[in-house]
Amino acid sequence: MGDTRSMLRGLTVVLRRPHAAPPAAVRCVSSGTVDITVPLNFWAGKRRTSHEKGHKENVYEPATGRVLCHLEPCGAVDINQAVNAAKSAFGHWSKMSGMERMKIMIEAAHIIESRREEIAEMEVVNNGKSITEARLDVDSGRLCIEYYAGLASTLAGQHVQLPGGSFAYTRREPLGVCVGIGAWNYPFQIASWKSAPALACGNSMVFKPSPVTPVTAVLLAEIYAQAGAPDGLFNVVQGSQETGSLLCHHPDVAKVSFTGSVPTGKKIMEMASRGVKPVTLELGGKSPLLIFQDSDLENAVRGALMANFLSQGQVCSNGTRVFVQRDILSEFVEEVVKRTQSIEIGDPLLETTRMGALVSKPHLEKVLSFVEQAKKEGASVLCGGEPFVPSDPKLKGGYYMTPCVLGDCTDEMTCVKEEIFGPVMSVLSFETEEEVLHRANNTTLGLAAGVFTRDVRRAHRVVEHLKAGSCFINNYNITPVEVPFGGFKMSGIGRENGQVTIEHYSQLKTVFVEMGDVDSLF
Ligand SMILES: NC(=O)c1ccc[n+]([C@@H]2O[C@H](COP(=O)([O-])OP(=O)(O)OC[C@H]3O[C@@H](n4cnc5c(N)ncnc54)[C@H](O)[C@@H]3O)[C@@H](O)[C@H]2O)c1
Repeated sequence: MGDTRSMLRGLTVVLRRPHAAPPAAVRCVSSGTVDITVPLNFWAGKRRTSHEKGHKENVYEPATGRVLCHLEPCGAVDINQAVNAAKSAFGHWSKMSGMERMKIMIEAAHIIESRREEIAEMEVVNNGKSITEARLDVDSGRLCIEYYAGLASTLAGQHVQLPGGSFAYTRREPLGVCVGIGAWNYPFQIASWKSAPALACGNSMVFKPSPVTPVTAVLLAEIYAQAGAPDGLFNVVQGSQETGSLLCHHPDVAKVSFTGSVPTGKKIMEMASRGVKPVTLELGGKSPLLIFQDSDLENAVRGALMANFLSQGQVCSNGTRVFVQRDILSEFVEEVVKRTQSIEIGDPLLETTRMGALVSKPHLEKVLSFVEQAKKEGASVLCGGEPFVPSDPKLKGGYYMTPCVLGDCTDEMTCVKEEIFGPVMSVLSFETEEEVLHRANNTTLGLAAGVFTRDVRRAHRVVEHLKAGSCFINNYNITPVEVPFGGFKMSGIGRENGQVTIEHYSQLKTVFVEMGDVDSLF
């Protein structure tokens, strides 16, 4: 973000003021000791309990397996209240200038910076990822808000000169109340990536986090409110598919932005289509990583680890099909296995931990069953793929596994065809560029892809042919907020981040201005 970010940071110094401590939602922050008792819904400027009494869902702490809090799913009354609050905030927010919106968003970014550790800790407690990664997620959310704050005042139309002095101009206008629905792997970051462009364009938002990770989106809601956003600008409603579908069907909702699996994405599109509402869909992947024999091996190995093991492998863009050119296969595999085995697994709140717990028990079981299936289909487990029990007694009920590298994989195996969404890398060998391109593209998904080579011509030739929304040359899983992110094929529709996302959260109005007389045909 370079100069722009320094410029924004300079401005925030002027805006900085001391911030009150957040409400006491937790007793203390170490694994196994956090209890969350405050309501996790937030609309019209306040935390709220659901009107739906009686039904509560357990939310677990992945590091220990204990219950962290109870979720009250929102029903129709709650959704109506949240959408009404968002509608009323929209009336005010959409009339503000981009500069005015920018100031509030920058203030929110500042508060995030000052509460970075607290937000990151809550993310760890609720999601199970390491504190090191959680801090980077919070930073990414903040940077996204800063980036779109910077763009808020640049939204503009076009002037078109027409015959006889007449002219037309276009106005870029917000859509209205936008709905965001998030997945559980990057809870705070997803809420930030969706709200930042939406708010910058003058929309308001009702956001539904995953019921598995309800804790941190509401912190973002508090932060926007504390930064000076009008009540109802960014609201959080908790719940599962019933709550999500109430949001998608609501007649006052103008757009749905969804991050999650392909099957749910299809349902969202179907529901939105009934109201002819635009959708952004950020869906699953089964991305290829191509490692040619002329690669810098050290960087290729590092890239493969980054492509597979961030967030316990629960990353949509992961390059889980690692195609290695045959001549360097054994050398590459030896090094990857050695480093995978040395990944520190354990308490995600410890600084030394590099891999925490998977998000839930059923998910851990699903990932382990993929490893079993791979064995049955003829893959060899080169390392990992087993449940892991840390020595610390308080972590014994946590959802840990050893990161896994599968060798002798073939294109027909389930582990190579399906998204596992866990720390499981499948290694495949190839001979020629043409062959590997065909195999890499032979999937219905197309979120990301990567290539490691020292040959600059090959690198660009290969990415030109890869059918994926985000391609990496000599790196992997880098997501600067300044560049668009999104999928080809069944991996999604639309983009998040970058300038283009402004188009997904706004609409063009054309205004024709007659400077002469009406030339009527009648
Ligand atoms: N492309 C991306 O940017 C991206 C990022 C993160 C995760 N993902 C994908 O997300 C998936 C994992 O996340 P998940 O298990 O939370 O996905 P999911 O599809 O099960 O759930 C995602 C969200 O949709 C909600 N939902 C479920 N059914 C719904 C319905 N019928 N109507 C409305 N809302 C509904 C859930 O409550 C949750 O909030 C993986 O496939 C992963 O690749 C994609």
